Amino acid sequence: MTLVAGFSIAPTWMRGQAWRREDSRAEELLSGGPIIDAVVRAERAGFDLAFRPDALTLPLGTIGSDPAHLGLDPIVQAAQLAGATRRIGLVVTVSATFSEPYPVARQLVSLEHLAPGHIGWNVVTSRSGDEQFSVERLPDSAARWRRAEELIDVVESLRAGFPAAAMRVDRDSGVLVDVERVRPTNHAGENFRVAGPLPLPVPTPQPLPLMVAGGGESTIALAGRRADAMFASAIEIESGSSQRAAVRAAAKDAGRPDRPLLLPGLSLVLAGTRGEAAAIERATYPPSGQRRGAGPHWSVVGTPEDAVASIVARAEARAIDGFIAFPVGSWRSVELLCDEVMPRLRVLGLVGEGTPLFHA
Ligand SMILES: Cc1cc2nc3c(=O)[nH]c(=O)nc-3n(C[C@H](O)[C@H](O)[C@H](O)COP(=O)(O)O)c2cc1C
Repeated sequence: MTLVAGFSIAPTWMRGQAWRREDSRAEELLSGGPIIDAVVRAERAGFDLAFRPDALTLPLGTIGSDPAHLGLDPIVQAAQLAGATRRIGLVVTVSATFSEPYPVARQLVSLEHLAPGHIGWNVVTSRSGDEQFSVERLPDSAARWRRAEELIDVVESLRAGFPAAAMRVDRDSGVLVDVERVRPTNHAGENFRVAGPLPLPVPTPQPLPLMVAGGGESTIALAGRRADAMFASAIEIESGSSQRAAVRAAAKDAGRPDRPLLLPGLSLVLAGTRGEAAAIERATYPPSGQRRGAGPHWSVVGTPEDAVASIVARAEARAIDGFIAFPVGSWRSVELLCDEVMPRLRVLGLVGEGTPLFHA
């Protein structure tokens, strides 16, 4: 079994109180520098994808002492990362609740030109953020996921409408674009009316690798029908096993074998000894403070060997198809994850075969 190894670029290693460490590079957070360094390192270590969750709220109560919600726009950040990486997949989060499909498609296709075959998207439906979008009240989860599915349909229809083959650039005949090959979308649905075409051709004919993030019935149903992977919260092994069984059952009903892959978040506080890791965890999230780092996820506080053992146990229990690793506590967690955990997983044959998610 080969696992899909995802690396979170949230960047969780600065969160909580970790930004206060001398070596945190917190001043450079918005230059993108530390994140580029992390993703380049993750690419070298054999990670399949770099993943960026995203929320559109900035709680002032948190921001005074924790950079959890600060960061560049994910599309702009992915453009920067596309220039710095060669192989790793770049998965950007799109809130279907607060987005229109036309600009989303245009942004994603633009990214595809910068990193052909390496772009994926993670569709979320957001439990908050409505204050920013003239929305009276958030619709319930089922309605938000219906809108998400319609948005996915329209984005893929727009992508299919302007294939790269239509771009002729024939100087002799004067044909720049073969208009016959452009098929404008003509969508009118519950949430969107979109005509198209996009103002640029699409480099890859396949649909974009699609992740969805959630865990309720509507997420699972949509993931089964459409997604390549589901980003999930699975604190215990059993939660991973049952979510994996549920999405696979939904996919079977939709006639899709081997999809979607269940990728739970995995928070890792790593150090040379368990005692040291526990001390870093306490310093990052003092008992009095609320834990807001990598959220409610499967968590290992310990050595690289402990992380490997935990991943192996979940793989053997068929509770995961991969993981999204959140290195927490300090930059040392990034280093140990890339330089100690990944090589051990590779020796065990658990990572490194190349992800089935991306087309390049
Ligand atoms: C593991 C996980 C990660 C999520 N990540 C995001 C995110 O990055 N941004 C966001 O706006 N919503 C995020 N969500 C919210 C979901 O997209 C969704 O709105 C919510 O889970 C409700 O759907 P559900 O009842 O089917 O789980 C996440 C949810 C889960 C469970």
